[in-house]
Amino acid sequence: MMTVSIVNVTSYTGSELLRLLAQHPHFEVISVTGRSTVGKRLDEVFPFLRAGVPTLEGRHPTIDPRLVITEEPAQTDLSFVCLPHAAAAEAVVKLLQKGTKVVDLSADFRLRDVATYEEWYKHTHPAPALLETAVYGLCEMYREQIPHTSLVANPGCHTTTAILGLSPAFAAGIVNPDVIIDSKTGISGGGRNPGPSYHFPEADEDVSAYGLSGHRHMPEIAQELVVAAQQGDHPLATELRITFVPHLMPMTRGILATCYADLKQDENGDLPTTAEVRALYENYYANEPFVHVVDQAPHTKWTYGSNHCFIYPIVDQRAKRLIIVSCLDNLVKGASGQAIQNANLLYGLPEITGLSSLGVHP
Ligand SMILES: NC(=O)C1=CN([C@@H]2O[C@H](COP(=O)(O)OP(=O)(O)OC[C@H]3O[C@@H](n4cnc5c(N)ncnc54)[C@H](OP(=O)(O)O)[C@@H]3O)[C@@H](O)[C@H]2O)C=CC1
Ligand SMILES: CC(=O)N[C@@H](CCC(=O)OP(=O)(O)O)C(=O)O
Repeated sequence: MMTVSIVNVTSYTGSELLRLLAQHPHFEVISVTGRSTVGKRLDEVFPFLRAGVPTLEGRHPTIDPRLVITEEPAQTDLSFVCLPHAAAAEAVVKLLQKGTKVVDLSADFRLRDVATYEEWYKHTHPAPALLETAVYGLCEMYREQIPHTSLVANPGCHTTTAILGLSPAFAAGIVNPDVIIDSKTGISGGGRNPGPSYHFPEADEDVSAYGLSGHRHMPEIAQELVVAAQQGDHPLATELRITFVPHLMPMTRGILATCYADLKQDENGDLPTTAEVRALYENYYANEPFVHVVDQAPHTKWTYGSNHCFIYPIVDQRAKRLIIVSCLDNLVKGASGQAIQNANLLYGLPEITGLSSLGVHP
């Protein structure tokens, strides 16, 4: 058993970690922190925990619903940090000083270039020296490096969806470095603190685009597509252009990104067929437990509550474009499930440990 703390358990990603870790055989949650909820028991703040956390005979329970929320985390082997950016970095520094391994769910250590971080996040980075040691926690790309770090920068939700969808095409060098990503998100992506646009009467039966003047996930997507192209031995010859537009949808969970990229023609002016591109994608993800290349446009509902991502590539021969539809649950593969996948790698456990749920249907 490894001991675990969840810093800012009262966030959506924190409560999702509780739900998922209740099924985990090796991580025991012994410490949870909050801000306005300090002194309360977990099951007071999250009444769904009043059901208790039943376990099979002989199996140690990994969460005690009566655990009291504290201001600071206790000493543990591992910590999941679920704070907003900037506050997260400060907590991470203290945890690393105590020898705790950290999976940080915020954006603080995802961008490798401090100037890019400060441009997009509009504040001075609280711990720039750690950017060198942090490993970007997209397991499908960095599973060799993750076990050797103490700080995993868990990727963003829109970002994971888009990178998983586009990286096989960039690695194979079949598209030009000019992409449009139309990404739709459920409202839990905005977190637990209500704002006017997330309020039920305004968000229900409504769809809206946001971040049109530039969203902070764009540089994160760009950073990793450049790496995917390099890993596939097709480094980009020109600067990558990305138009990324997120949309708020009247659903609780889910991200669906439709990505459009110009296909390169071969020396005869021909484009790859859909069958060829699908074979390339299937090969790229052949050994991935959580990424599935499918033969029809996927639905976010397929992923609800699970750590799975579904990807559908199709060639638009008329427009000479590759269209890729990619979807996942923002709170699972887009956040807490991916965080557990990373933690499994940190401790040499099979990546799927504790993450075997299928999506909820219907
Ligand atoms: N939601 C999502 O789908 C995803 C979120 N993330 C990232 O994960 C992290 C957590 O996000 P999420 O779960 O949405 O968080 P939430 O917005 O749900 O967190 C809300 C909680 O955070 C507490 N809080 C807010 N600011 C602070 C602060 N400065 N210090 C301490 N506590 C604070 C509030 O406590 P109080 O009650 O005291 O006000 C409240 O309980 C963020 O960095 C986010 O960007 C990443 C991927 C997906
Ligand atoms: C609906 C909504 O507002 N979603 C957030 C993304 C969720 C999130 O917090 O992701 P990161 O940690 O990767 O920034 C947004 O678009 O900014």
